[in-house]
Amino acid sequence: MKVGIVGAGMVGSAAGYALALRGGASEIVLIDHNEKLAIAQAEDIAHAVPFAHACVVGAGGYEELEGAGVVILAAGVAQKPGESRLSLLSRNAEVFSEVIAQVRRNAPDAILLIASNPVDIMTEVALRASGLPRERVIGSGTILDTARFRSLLGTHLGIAPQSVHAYVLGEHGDSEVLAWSAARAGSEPIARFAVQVGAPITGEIRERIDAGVRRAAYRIIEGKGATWYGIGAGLARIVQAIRDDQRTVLSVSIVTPEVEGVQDVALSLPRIVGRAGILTTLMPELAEGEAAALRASAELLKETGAGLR
Ligand SMILES: NC(=O)C1=CN([C@@H]2O[C@H](COP(=O)(O)OP(=O)(O)OC[C@H]3O[C@@H](n4cnc5c(N)ncnc54)[C@H](O)[C@@H]3O)[C@@H](O)[C@H]2O)C=CC1
Ligand SMILES: CC(=O)C(=O)O
Repeated sequence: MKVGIVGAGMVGSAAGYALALRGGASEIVLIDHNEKLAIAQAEDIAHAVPFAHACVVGAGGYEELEGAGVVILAAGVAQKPGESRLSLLSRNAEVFSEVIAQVRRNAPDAILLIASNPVDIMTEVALRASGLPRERVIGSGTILDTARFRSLLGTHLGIAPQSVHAYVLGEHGDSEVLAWSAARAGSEPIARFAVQVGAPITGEIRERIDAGVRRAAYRIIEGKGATWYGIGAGLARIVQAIRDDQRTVLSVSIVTPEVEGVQDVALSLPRIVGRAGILTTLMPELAEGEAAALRASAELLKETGAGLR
């Protein structure tokens, strides 16, 4: 499958690199208004292909998107140290007003995969600008936060993160909700598993893991200016679920008819991802406090998005 990537900065190039290493695309096209950057990133990624899977990597104009099955949108500005994701909204909405029209003209059948922040509201912006059905405009949402949650839980429990089944819901941002009550390790509820391996989840551990997930972007941006490896791998994972019709359950964002009483809001829930995009949305059973936090997250996103309507 041909995959287009608009925005060849840190996130777009990391997604291209991860796709090349995973064998997630037969062709990758990078587009950026900085053409020299797109060409250089494509050339660099192409040099990894002989160590990975067959894939043609190139750069070009929007016309090169013809035939793409998925187009990743990673164009726009990123957070500076201390800045929140929501503060990027007006600048990136302006970028999308230009980019989406070009993508739709040249790749009318492509699923749009949104990475630019604030990713939930950018997903709503992309849905409105594209006129596509909601299941074909997918935000990476909390795929990255969920990976961070599984990784920290796995480290605490001394097991592989692949054996931890836990989701972060709601906004990809400060109001996100770690669904502790639905978390499992193996097939055991997480608290029971933790006791059995001698690593109980105390209030202090919970707070440390919550901050480790919720504040990860701020910490990494403080240290190296941006985040890219985690999200690059997450975007490649979503593309593969679509390309191979895997029907994988991933926490991603689409405009959702109703969440905790809030209508038509883009946020993350566990969703089944396959060739047609989002096939089904799952509503996990949540503890009372988690459901209230999810409602607050949905309300925040709804209000913030309303400023653009
Ligand atoms: N969804 C997630 O989990 C994550 C999202 N992000 C977001 O991804 C976005 C990109 O971040 P980075 O790659 O670090 O930024 P970057 O600054 O390295 O790359 C952005 C690229 O977009 C290009 N661009 C800007 N306007 C454009 C336009 N109109 N048309 C074509 N290209 C255009 C720029 O030339 C630049 O190369 C940011 O909004 C960032 O906040 C970053 C990390 C994780
Ligand atoms: C920057 C960002 O959204 C993240 O790393 O979570």
